[in-house]
Amino acid sequence: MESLKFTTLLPCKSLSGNLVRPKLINHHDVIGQVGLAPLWKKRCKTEGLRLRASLSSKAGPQDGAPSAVEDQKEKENGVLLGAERDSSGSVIGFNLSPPNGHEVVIDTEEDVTSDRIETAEDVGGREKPKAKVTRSIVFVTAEAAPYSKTGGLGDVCGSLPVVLAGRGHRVMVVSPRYLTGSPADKKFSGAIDVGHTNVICFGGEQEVAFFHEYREGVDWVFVDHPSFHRPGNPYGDSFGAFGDNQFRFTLLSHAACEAPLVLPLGGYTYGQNCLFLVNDWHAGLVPLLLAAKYRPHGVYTDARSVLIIHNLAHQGVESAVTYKNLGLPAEWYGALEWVFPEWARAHALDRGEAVNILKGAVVTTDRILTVSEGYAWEITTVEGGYGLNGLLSSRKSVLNGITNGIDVVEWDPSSDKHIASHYSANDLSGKVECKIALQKELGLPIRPDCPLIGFIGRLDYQKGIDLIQSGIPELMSEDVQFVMLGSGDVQCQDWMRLAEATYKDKFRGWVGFNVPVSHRITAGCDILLMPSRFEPCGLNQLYAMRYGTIPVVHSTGGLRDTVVNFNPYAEGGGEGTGWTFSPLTKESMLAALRLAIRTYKEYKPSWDGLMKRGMGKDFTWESAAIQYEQVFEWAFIDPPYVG
Ligand SMILES: Nc1ncnc2c1ncn2[C@@H]1O[C@H](COP(=O)(O)OP(=O)(O)O[C@H]2O[C@H](CO)[C@@H](O)[C@H](O)[C@H]2O)[C@@H](O)[C@H]1O
Repeated sequence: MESLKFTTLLPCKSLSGNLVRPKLINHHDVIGQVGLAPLWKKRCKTEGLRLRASLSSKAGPQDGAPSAVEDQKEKENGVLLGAERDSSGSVIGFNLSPPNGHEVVIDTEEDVTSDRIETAEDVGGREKPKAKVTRSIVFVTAEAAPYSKTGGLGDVCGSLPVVLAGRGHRVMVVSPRYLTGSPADKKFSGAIDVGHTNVICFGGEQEVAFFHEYREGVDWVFVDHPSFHRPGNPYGDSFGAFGDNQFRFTLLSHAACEAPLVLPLGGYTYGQNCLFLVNDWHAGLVPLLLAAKYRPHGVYTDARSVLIIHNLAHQGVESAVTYKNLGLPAEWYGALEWVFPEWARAHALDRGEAVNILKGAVVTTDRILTVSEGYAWEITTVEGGYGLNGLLSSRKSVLNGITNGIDVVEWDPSSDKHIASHYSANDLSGKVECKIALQKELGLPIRPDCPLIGFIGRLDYQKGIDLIQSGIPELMSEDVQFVMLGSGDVQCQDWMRLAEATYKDKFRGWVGFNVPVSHRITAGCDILLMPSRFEPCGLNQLYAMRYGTIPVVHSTGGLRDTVVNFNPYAEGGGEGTGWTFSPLTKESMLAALRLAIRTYKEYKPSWDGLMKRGMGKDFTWESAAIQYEQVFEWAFIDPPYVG
């Protein structure tokens, strides 16, 4: 394959993303070939789209050594400082809290693939609203439900593509083909091998294969490589985050850039004039590759990218020496350059130099979206910006927030196959049956009148688990029951087991990741507690409202945007859909919970009003999709980022 040789002017970016100086580069060997499309097409023609049973065993580097700063922890001003690794294994430099501990293996015993109902038929004769302008859209994501999911990213990338396809767009979702050796692998059984290609990174050619399934109007494309085949969740296992996550997600980004050029899905490639939706840091190399690898060669000159930030706390930060592995020209180092503050460095000689993939994406993407308006503002502040606030502020003109929708087919109390009894806003009688069934399942005393409070989510710092822990002794002195479903921090899991033993008749902790149980808790509880420290959008409060379960949430990010605080004195018998509390303290959380408990017990008409208002809200993706389309149009009005 011919290696391209050229000389061009490329810019260099400062930490803030501003242009520093143009550099003369000569990178004939740096990025290798661009656009494997012609060769691929030739291959498809001559060989047909053959199914391949085996893959090249060119695996990437094995678990890399942790950066020198990782182990450094020092006490300063009473705060535990030190570089932390996020759940995907990258260093988070600006988080002053202690590390979260280990990841746990996802435990999805029950099949979630079959949960999916084909909606195309559901809408049957009804006319579906279509987009005014339709595009070729390529989602790039580490998770897409039901194939892979550890949280809200999987939900969004499993449902928004279907809605956009329904509106007339051509939609491809590119994510890894995770095989864990568990029954969950059968989720990928509908995807067939449609060929393979080589991408250049980590010191050579890496062979990846593409698997494809066309479902619900969407081309689901799975990138296959041995590094995606191992037990655990997409980011780690019970021993912690995988050490080669930078390699695995570099592969994903490179492969995703090739997919629209090389895969003749349904007979035609998506081509160059497409729109990449880049989800979180795992896909963050995509806008960099467009700008640094493809556009200088006249490829993807009309494509655009939109970076969607689901969680700014995870940025894909690794030691600076890893830059050479990313498959980018040396001259683009400045776009990813990241320097830790002195306090976060390991020793006097440590210069704190790192590469930050999300930062590079923020610099080079055409537009930036977050998953709520509140969070779009928060990430431009020192408190919520995780060190990127300055850069994000400088890109405010292309930064928007759109509140997530939910999959209203999967999450529908009138048809949910996981719950004991169906119900709706018009007939709520099934809800108490769900509660009784949940109490039975959990071995709690069966008490339909006792307020049942639930929590569902990752057991980590973001979700405010520490607040629950400190509030539980007081809460357990009330006449309530409490159930927690979660996985993550090992100490939290142990604490849940201990709390269950201590409050036998009142508390249940379900350790693990279990989608059907999450549905049953959402339906069976009266109150859903979300004391999140920050919450870009949050989906559980939306699911809760749809199921007549009243959210009690910290007033932050998307929680503040979506939950309206209850006002019993408003005309017409009250208004609001839940309780929002602030500041984030045990006292204000307990005060909000006590208000909710009292309202549940003593003011049934108010409670019914809260339930019905929540259930009547429109959380469908349709309205969000229209806003997304507006952002797509803005992305195409401006010229693409070329550096
Ligand atoms: N143990 C368990 N068993 C079964 N299901 C479990 C579970 N733990 C969590 N889940 C499920 O995972 C999803 C969590 O979604 P969230 O949006 O609340 O948070 P997350 O932080 O993962 O997402 C990030 O991305 C999303 C999407 O943009 C943002 O809404 C959010 O604020 C941001 O932090 C929900 O579907 C929930 O039911």
